[in-house]
Amino acid sequence: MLVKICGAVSAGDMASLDAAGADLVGLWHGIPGGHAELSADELSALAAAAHRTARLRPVLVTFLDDAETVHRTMADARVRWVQLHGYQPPGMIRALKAAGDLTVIKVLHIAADGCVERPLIASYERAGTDLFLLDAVAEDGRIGSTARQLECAAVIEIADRIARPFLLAGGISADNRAEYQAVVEHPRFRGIDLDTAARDLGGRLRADRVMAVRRGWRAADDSGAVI
Ligand SMILES: O=C(O)c1ccccc1N[C@@H]1O[C@H](COP(=O)(O)O)[C@@H](O)[C@H]1O
Repeated sequence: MLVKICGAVSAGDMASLDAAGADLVGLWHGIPGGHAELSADELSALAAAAHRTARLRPVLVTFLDDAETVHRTMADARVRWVQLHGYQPPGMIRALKAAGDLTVIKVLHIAADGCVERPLIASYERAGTDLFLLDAVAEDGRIGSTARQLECAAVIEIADRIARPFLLAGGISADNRAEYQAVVEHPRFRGIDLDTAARDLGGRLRADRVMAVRRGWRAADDSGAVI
């Protein structure tokens, strides 16, 4: 099972996540006003720091919706994974997949009345999405780091419709794995992604919090296979 932690901003964060055994680290670029937004140079430096660790893979997390810009940013920063966290259309994924050997994670946003992208799921798959990420939308429409948990049934309803593997996000913590037993057992479940529960009250990423979440979610015989 993969564990992805979002929003590293320093070499110290990278060292903490590596020590805590995280698999994927989200690096923000193109998240206007985001508390962990990185310049292109900072993105490159942190991606290089991730590559120097034993297991951390850097993932560009972005709201950007121009394939050429995203591809250039990834090439410059030597990042091969991207998480499209906005409402980017399927054509953007097709363009990114055609541009190079990239792993594309498309977020599916789940609101109180269902999955916003539901009519587009098949198009996202045909476009070449490698992995979906199921995340919550806040009551006011905010997306990303909502700390809002998804209902297990709502996750399963989408998991049963998709043909690609998925990660689960939205208020994941050390204590709530039991609420998602059916998700964990789903054949397309590949792991978890979190932000809020990995941080202390000052907003800093903490290795002990990440380790607690891993302990709470990871099976002892886990292979850590990717996709
Ligand atoms: O972490 C953020 O603030 C963020 C901002 C913009 C896009 C994505 C963001 N992170 C994603 O938020 C969820 C987890 O949030 P939480 O654990 O519920 O706080 C996850 O998908 C992150 O990749």
